[in-house]
Amino acid sequence: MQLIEHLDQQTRTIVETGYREALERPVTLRANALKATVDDVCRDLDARDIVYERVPWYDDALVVCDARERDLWELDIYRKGHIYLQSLSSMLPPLLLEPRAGADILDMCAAPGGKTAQIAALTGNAAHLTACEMSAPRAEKLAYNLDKLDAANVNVMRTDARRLDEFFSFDQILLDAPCTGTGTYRAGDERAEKRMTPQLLAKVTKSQRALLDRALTVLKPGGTLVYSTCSVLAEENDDQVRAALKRHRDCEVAPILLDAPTEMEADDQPERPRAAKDEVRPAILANAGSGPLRCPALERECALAGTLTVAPTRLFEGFYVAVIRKKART
Ligand SMILES: C[S@@+](CC[C@H](N)C(=O)[O-])C[C@H]1O[C@@H](n2cnc3c(N)ncnc32)[C@H](O)[C@@H]1O
Repeated sequence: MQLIEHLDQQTRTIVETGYREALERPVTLRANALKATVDDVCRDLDARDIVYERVPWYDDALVVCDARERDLWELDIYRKGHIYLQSLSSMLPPLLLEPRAGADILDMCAAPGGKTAQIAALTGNAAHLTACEMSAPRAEKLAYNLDKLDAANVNVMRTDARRLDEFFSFDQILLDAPCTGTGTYRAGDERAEKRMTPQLLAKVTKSQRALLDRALTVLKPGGTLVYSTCSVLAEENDDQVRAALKRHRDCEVAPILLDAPTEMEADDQPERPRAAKDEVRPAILANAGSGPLRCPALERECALAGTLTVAPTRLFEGFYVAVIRKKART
């Protein structure tokens, strides 16, 4: 695929291997805690002899081993919104946002709404959510999904988030940006390959830059932004974040840790007060860095420290997540 031709050989091999493995990617789902517990969902799948695996880093996530998407569409638990089909990678940004009850939260590019609904579920509908979507038909789909999944307390705005009034301000923001989608490619998909051109890359990077600027403007001091894409290209990921941090000197990367710190790590900087050390560890996903359902980080020398590029594999789409914090005013 043209857009990955400039990657270094090692990265390209990993990505191309992932594209082939993606042909065997199992369906994954999130139990919608607003309507059912994961145990309810497991009981239902058990009763239908549908085999699944639990995901050690997220209780509500299941990997379905022997059913296709269209098999699940037929189930009552799907029709009633007890489950939402969602890739494992795309469950990471809401988890890393660590949404808080009572917070004002903006989801800037929200349709079809999987992550908005996940944020609502993580807070038990107790956050004040604003979900923006520029495209009218996609905003309709977003509203439909939020209703189906019982996500309440969400103000859907059909608007271009690059033009959000600076009068708004939010404690937490998810910017799941429009992107080339190089992380979601599956080997042999000619239609996708035709779409993923340098022209598309130029268009989305321009939009990502403007969206990031607006996000960091409407983020409150002390607030957190999660920036994500389903691309593995640095131009859409680390390069964007690096450049945004240069334009917004009051913002910094809050490092993502996939494992809870070991005792040794926790004690490795005795001179730093405990609270300050915790402050740069906002996003711990215990068990995500090890075990059979380990989140496969794509390690690259040029990576911006503390950000996460997920390599495409059989289980995971290629994905990128960075957590950015705006420093509190002193
Ligand atoms: C990657 S998708 C978002 C997926 C969504 N977060 C989810 O989990 O279901 C990006 C979405 O952003 C929308 N979009 C693109 N540019 C936008 C803009 N400037 N303002 C608002 N929405 C935008 C697209 O129409 C698309 O629906």
